[in-house]
Amino acid sequence: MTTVVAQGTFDILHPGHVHYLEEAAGMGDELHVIVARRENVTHKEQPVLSNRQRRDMVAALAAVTEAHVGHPEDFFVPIREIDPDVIALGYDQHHDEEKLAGALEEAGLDCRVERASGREEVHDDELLSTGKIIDRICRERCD
Ligand SMILES: Cc1cc2nc3c(=O)[nH]c(=O)nc-3n(C[C@H](O)[C@H](O)[C@H](O)COP(=O)(O)O)c2cc1C
Ligand SMILES: Nc1ncnc2c1ncn2[C@@H]1O[C@H](COP(=O)(O)OP(=O)(O)OP(=O)(O)O)[C@@H](O)[C@H]1O
Repeated sequence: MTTVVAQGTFDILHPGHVHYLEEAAGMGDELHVIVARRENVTHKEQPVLSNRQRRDMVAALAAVTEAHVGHPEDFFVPIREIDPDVIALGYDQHHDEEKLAGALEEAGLDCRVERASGREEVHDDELLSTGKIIDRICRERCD
């Protein structure tokens, strides 16, 4: 049984998220997703939707075995609980693969790190980013 972990913010789901989670699920038998806590999203605008709502929407996707709200401080707490064989990083995530692999090894966790691919725009007018969806809402629905 190969357990995979994916993680991210997942604020307003779109086909790019589905692509990432389906690819991550294909790396093993079970996919657990750690949803970042709002206060830990510091590299961009904080999510509009609550921790719980984002977790519940991710959990509803067919590729996902279980979704978890992340730990407030120590990112290795959920990792130790889930005990994955693979951590799948998203195509544009800022985490360094080698640094993460080194930190896992130091923590005594036997887990490899993979990088998922990005989804190209397949259909006309696809918005494959939560930020772009919010920008369009602001442009078209707000004064
Ligand atoms: C292995 C790993 C474990 C993580 N665990 C948590 C966690 O427990 N709690 C949390 O708030 N964020 C956690 N994160 C951070 C976020 O999921 C994510 O890296 C970031 O904040 C948002 O990424 P995004 O912009 O791609 O959505 C973890 C990240 C990694 C790589
Ligand atoms: N177009 C895409 N193709 C593949 N993976 C994606 C795509 N968009 C997001 N992801 C992945 O989904 C996970 C969660 O991403 P995140 O919640 O940051 O979405 P986002 O739409 O990129 O957000 P924002 O637009 O606010 O930066 C990350 O691992 C990210 O790499």
